[in-house]
Amino acid sequence: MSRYWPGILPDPSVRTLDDMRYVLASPDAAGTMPLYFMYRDLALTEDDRQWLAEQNVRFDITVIPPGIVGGEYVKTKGHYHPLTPAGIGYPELYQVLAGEAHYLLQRKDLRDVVVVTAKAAEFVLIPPGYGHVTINPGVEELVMANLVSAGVASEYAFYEQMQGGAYYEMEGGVWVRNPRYPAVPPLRVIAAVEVPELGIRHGRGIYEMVSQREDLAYLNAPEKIPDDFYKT
Ligand SMILES: O=P(O)(O)OC[C@H]1O[C@](O)(CO)[C@@H](O)[C@@H]1O
Repeated sequence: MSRYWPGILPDPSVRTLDDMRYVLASPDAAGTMPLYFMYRDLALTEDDRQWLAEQNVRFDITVIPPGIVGGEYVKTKGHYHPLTPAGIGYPELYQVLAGEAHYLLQRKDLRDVVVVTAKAAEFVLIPPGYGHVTINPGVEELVMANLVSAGVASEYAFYEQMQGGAYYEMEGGVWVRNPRYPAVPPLRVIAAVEVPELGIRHGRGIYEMVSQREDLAYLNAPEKIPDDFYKT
């Protein structure tokens, strides 16, 4: 991890197989095996920490080792974000630091389900109103960082009730529709897109946005986000 984070690392929060039982394609997979690791609320300096607190923004790094669980690639549990006072879902900004990622995004009303593929140095903005699951479809460790409103409490209930997201990515890259969902649109698969208006350009470092004190207001005020950046 020191390759990706030169600062102090707290103990990670760990998701085990048991934590994931209600979101897996094969719910009988069970056990205490750790699946992924979340290093939350990181800052390189005390000044950065204070600035992040003033912006009401949190910086995390998540490590998802490669693997298959019950025929499915290892993935995060999946959650939605609550609404801001203006009634818009909180967004989130991810950057892949190493490995490759598939971000399975689904609108709360299920009118859109999209997979955004991203490789190292690419950014993925989780749009307001979309839940997200991150899948490691590769053979290498996936390391990713995120910036998100510090006020966001992740909402897991829908994913748990539905036994995961609208689709499962099975070994070999096969997408299988989750039969517990009502009719959902066909899966769109798109490559990670930049959002230059927000300073989101592939190749630059996500933590620069903190150290250079960039405008992250859109993470708490998503009405500032252009609303067509994922349109096909
Ligand atoms: O809470 P889940 O669904 O396990 O997802 C974990 C991810 O969500 C975050 O909490 C941020 O939304 C990250 O720390 C981590 O990448």
